[in-house]
Amino acid sequence: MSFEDSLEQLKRQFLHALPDKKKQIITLWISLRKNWNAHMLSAVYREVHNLKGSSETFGLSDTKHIVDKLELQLKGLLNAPDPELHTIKELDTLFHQLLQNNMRGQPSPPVVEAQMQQSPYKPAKARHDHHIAIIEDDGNVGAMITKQLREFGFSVQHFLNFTSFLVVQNETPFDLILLDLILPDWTEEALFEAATEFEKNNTRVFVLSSRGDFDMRLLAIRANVSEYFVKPAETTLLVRKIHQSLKMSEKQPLKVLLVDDQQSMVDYFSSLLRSHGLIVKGLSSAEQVLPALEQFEPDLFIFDLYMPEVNGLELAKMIRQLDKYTSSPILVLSSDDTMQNKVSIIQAGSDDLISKQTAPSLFVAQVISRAQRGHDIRSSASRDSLTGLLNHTQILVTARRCYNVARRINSQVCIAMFDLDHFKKVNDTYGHAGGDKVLLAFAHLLQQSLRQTDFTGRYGGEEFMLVLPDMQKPLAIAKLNAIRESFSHIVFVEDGVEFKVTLSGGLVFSDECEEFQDCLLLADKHLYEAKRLGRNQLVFSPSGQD
Ligand SMILES: Nc1nc2c(ncn2[C@@H]2O[C@H](COP(=O)(O)OP(=O)(O)OP(=O)(O)O)[C@@H](O)[C@H]2O)c(=O)[nH]1
Repeated sequence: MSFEDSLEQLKRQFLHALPDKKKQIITLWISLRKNWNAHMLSAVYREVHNLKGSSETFGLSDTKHIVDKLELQLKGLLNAPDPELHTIKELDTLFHQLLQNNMRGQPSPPVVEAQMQQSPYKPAKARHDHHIAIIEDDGNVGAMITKQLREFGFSVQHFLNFTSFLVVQNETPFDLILLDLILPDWTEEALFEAATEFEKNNTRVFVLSSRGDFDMRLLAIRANVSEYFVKPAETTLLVRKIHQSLKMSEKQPLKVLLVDDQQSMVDYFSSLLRSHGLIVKGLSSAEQVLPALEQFEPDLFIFDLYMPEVNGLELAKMIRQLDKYTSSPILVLSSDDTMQNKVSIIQAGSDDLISKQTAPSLFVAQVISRAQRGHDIRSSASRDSLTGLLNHTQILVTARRCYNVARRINSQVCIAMFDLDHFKKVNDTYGHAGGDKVLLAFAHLLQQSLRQTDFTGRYGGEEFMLVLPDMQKPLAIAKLNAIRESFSHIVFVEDGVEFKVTLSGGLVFSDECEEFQDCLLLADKHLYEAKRLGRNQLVFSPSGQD
């Protein structure tokens, strides 16, 4: 169902329930008139306030007009012990108008804007689905780069001229092009023009040039190319840039937890955000928030300001007290977005107040930018700064969680400990920076080679932990062995000197150990054995070959 359809459906449901809702509020008002008390007054006020929010959201301008006045009058009474008679009469008139307005009040058309159709989050491609073209007329150079990039798990095709590349590109566009600027069949100017078009159409262009002068670089900047390399391009740097560039277009879907005591509002805002690719957990009771956090880790919280059992600010403070969410962005949703209210909400520790009347596109833009920030903060706290892989704590937590799930549902998870061989010698010979480059290259190789459902972490200096859930033993062994093999073929260059590095690994499968801790010990034991047997190999229990 499209977003407009589901919005229409929500609106129809709301309009269907509206007459009863109004009668319910008026019944409450009549009871209050008979027995004036603060508790009943605040209940009437809350119902009117909620109706105001919904009528704004669904564009019921007539209803909103009356409810605005009602809310203002009732608000003025909240702190007054006894209302004046003329105030009661004015309220009677307004409630009467509200009832009369039942059938007349036709909704104004929903605000659905063109850009609401477009989700900024394209579904992420599987890593090996990224296709890279190299257009390089020097056969040896092209073949060498192709070979190196394939070692990192990229799908690469080499073309000796631009025309043959275009034939393939027109059929199945590449995600990224490495473009030599001196080609036999096209001029530099024409190539830059083509590069501009590719970049416009979301195909990244990296220039490979023998010239690194200002004029040439300026032409490249004006053609909007993503990166510029002077030949010979260093493979590890090239890989890092490719990885960064391709990752930019496969952002993770952002997760939002939204709480509003009115189910119609939860449905409306959830539907709006979901239509833009966000994952939303909508709750109509504040008490459901803490249990929900056990399963759902949001990048952003959105709380309604006025709710019966707890207000949005109290809920925001509660969330901030949870260690994991201390820095998470929190937005408070309200119909009352006066400057004074905004200031007090920000002072109380929330990030901002967002009006229920905000145009959908602006609402979505605000939510996405804050959720993205929340996502970045949470992910940088859980990642190793050099490699970008999960840090020691996070990979351990993840491995334990996957182990527990596998045991519970009777599936299989493979946990592998990888350690680079003779790494001290690499550092001693090529310097710490040279060693860092190797670590980074290995991290890219892992990210490139594994599924998006696998996990990779930097366990210690040159030690890595891999977690492959739901994968049969022979397949896991073959996959990890292929990574070991590919890594051993990567040629590193430091000060003009070429060298290679190998790795050893210990593998364990969840059905081989009764406790998670036993798995770790066994993986370590296998790793030690791989080193003892001469390195550059993987060791696993004989049953691992089943
Ligand atoms: N460049 C770099 N080196 C690191 C980093 N963290 C740890 N190391 C180095 O990794 C090396 C690990 O050396 P050892 O534990 O002796 O092991 P090894 O030389 O790899 O020998 P084997 O594991 O037995 O094959 C040490 O020299 C550490 O300084 C890092 O972040 N960057």
